[in-house]
Amino acid sequence: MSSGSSFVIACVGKPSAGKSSFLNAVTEANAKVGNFPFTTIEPNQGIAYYPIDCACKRFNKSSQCKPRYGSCKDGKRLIPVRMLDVAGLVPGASEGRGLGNQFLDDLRHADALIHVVDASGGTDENGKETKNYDPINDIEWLRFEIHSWVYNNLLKKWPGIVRRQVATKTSPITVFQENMSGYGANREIIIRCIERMNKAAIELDKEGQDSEMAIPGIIQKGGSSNKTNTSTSLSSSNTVLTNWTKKHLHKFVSIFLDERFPTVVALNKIDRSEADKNIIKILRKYSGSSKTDPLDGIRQENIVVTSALSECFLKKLKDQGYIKYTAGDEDFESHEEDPTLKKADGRTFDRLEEIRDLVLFRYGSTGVQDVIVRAVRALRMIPVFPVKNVTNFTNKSSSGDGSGAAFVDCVLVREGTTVRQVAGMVNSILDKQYAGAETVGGLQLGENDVIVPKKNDVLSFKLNNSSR
Ligand SMILES: Nc1nc2c(ncn2[C@@H]2O[C@H](COP(=O)(O)OP(=O)(O)OP(=O)(O)O)[C@@H](O)[C@H]2O)c(=O)[nH]1
Repeated sequence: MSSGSSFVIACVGKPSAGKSSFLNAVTEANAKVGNFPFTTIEPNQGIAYYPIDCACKRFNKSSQCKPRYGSCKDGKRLIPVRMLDVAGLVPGASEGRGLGNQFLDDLRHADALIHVVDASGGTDENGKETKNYDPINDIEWLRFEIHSWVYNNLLKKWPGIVRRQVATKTSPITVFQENMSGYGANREIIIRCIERMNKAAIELDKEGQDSEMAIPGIIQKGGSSNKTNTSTSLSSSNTVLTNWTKKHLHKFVSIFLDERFPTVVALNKIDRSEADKNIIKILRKYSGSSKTDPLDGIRQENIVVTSALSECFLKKLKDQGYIKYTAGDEDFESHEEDPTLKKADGRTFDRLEEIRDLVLFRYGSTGVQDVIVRAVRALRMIPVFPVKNVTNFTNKSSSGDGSGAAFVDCVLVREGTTVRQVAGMVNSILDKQYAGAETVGGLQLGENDVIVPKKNDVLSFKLNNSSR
């Protein structure tokens, strides 16, 4: 049975923003094969952990909870997630500058992005040391590069796409699926984009068409007059793509990027005093960004302040036995609080106190774990616990004495996933021989029932021809 997650979170950022430090802070350098469900880990990949409230706590089974992958302590379960380090982001990436093409190509493997930004303003757009650089530039510029990459490719192909669609009357879903699959987009993403685009088109229609925004090579149905009231909503007709202008393409690409690459911004280097004013400015700028307007692509809830370097330091001192500390904590214990810990020398002690004052007391944590949490949430993932026995939560089909390992498996699935879809993700035998499912209390589940946390997220499947 698989366990963990199949998605990838990519870490991006200009040189010297703190990307490597961030990855070191969140990933397990010594993660052993077997601790996570991924068969191969490439050199530019790492494993981070997503913390959840495990179902074991709810059912008083914490002492028996034995995750196949990751770990669980007192109901706090850590689920392995795959991280990807994507290098080569410099201005002009979409035009192939630097490692631009490689960078954009690598993005295809990512499901969500973490954009590490130097919030102290101490590095320019190329990562060179400077003073008073405005980090808002970096946030906007990443969106701009990715947007330009997708938009320019689509614009180039557009006349051909439209001609073919008019000739074949292919549905917009198929058209976009064919043309956006190169960016790793699946059918579900395209359907969500089209639903959102239909709403956006109503607004664009109200503005009327602007001949300057017409796409060369397309003869518009409504003629070439400046203002027409032809509908551009994709629900109205199959051939409506002829009426799309550059404005429509930009809007579609913005929506697409919002769905395809949900992004969390890590405002890094908050331990440096210069970061304060920039953080206030950035939070103010994005405070009004709503869930439905994808134009900026950044939502306030997806901006997190971090100090990757502080987390690396705390992690190292913990490993060396100087402090007690768990990622995400608002404080640590040192020799002064617990004499069984090693006593730090003067310099180390001062550095620890500095981290306490500048980062932990001021911001509540180093922020790095919160970034992982928000990235998984941005992907709208929820945990599901498939067990063989919904009475004792073990993987033994017979009731036995219930003393075995409980809640061995946990998968993260997208909100809206049905019981039947979970069966397909668990393993191929179950997918072929699915014969039903039940949850706690023997409650039978329908195959189209949607997974709801704490309601039917602990479930057992029945198989044809054999029992599970
Ligand atoms: N003060 C402070 N410095 C940091 C922080 N995170 C990283 N740095 C420093 O910033 C510099 C660049 O950090 P890296 O992690 O190497 O940055 P990078 O983005 O991986 O850089 P490239 O490898 O060039 O792409 C190093 O000197 C780090 O020690 C932080 O939270 N606070």
